[in-house]
Amino acid sequence: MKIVDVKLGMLRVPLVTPFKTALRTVDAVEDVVVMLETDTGHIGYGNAPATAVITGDTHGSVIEAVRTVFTPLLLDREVADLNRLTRQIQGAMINNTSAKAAVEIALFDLFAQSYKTPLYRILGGGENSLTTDITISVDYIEKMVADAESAVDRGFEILKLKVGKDIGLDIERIRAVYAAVKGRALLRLDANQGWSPKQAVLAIRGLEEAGVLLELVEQPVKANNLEGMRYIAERVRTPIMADESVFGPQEVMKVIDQRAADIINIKLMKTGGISNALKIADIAELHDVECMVGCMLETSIGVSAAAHMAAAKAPVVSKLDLDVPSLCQYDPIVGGASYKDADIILNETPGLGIEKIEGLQLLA
Ligand SMILES: C[C@H](N)C(=O)N[C@@H](CCC(=O)O)C(=O)O
Ligand SMILES: [Mg+2]
Repeated sequence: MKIVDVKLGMLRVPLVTPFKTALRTVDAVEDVVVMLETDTGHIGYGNAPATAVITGDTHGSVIEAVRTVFTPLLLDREVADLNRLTRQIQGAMINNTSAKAAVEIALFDLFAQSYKTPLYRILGGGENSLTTDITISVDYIEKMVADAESAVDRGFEILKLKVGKDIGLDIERIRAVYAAVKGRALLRLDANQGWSPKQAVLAIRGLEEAGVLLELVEQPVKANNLEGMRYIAERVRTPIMADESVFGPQEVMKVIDQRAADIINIKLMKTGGISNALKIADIAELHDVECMVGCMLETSIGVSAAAHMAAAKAPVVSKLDLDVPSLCQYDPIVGGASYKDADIILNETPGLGIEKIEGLQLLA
């Protein structure tokens, strides 16, 4: 199976409610979609969102990278040469992790299709049924409480509260949501780098002393402040998770070495795709460090690729934050994994199992 064409498209899906974090507010998912076509008539799909505040990637940078760097590298190449291809994709340019991820996801999709096997089975197998949390955007307190209650009514048992805008108000937000859903849902927090190390310790200790049980706190301080992450991790009982602080395997080794976090959030858009995500899970497993598999605000192409990878890497991947299909007004991807509130069922069809994409705007 040889790659004979690389096509690009744009896909936009409106959200049910605006997605608000300490870093940005958006009201739709908008991705560059990569399609790798083969001489056998197969298509491998990948996607890349423009999460410039985290990865530095924009739609323009993704399109340019795919066109000028990855397309020449992929054309006329055998899909069966997967490992050599992924090494070349990773080495062809620095950064640009979302573009690399889109291309790698499409390539792994084709690789699994070439064996007529679902992606998670090609990656080593596992359970085809997974459970995700859902994100509650940072907002005024009554809205967060209402969103949390409606998520619990939909069956979500883990809520990821976005905080990091204002520490005083954040504590009120957390206490209010905790009181509203106590005993019905577990809370994890994501400050998206919005706190200082001292603020984080005071806030988390205060919540611990007040009996507010938190599963974990994700990325409390700036991505590059590993000392700050360690400062917090050493002073609180609640586990601290690194998200923006870790992109590839090198950063994971540094975080583990410096004891800067208890848990690692693996996202394909940070790792540059599946090959590095697998390495990170293996490194973490060797060091007895748990992982979560998360996603950016991206379409279910990438979310599904992450879910397949997560299934194959259980139990070191013990947590999921793959909620975007539940945040969207509809899913334009036909075929593939299915999403129903907290439940994700992986496809048993080859690769990612994508049959078609509705509303895709092909780029010339
Ligand atoms: C969508 C997911 N639940 C999430 O919160 N992901 C990121 C932020 C993604 C974005 O801004 O697109 C995270 O920080 O964990
Ligand atoms: Mg995060």
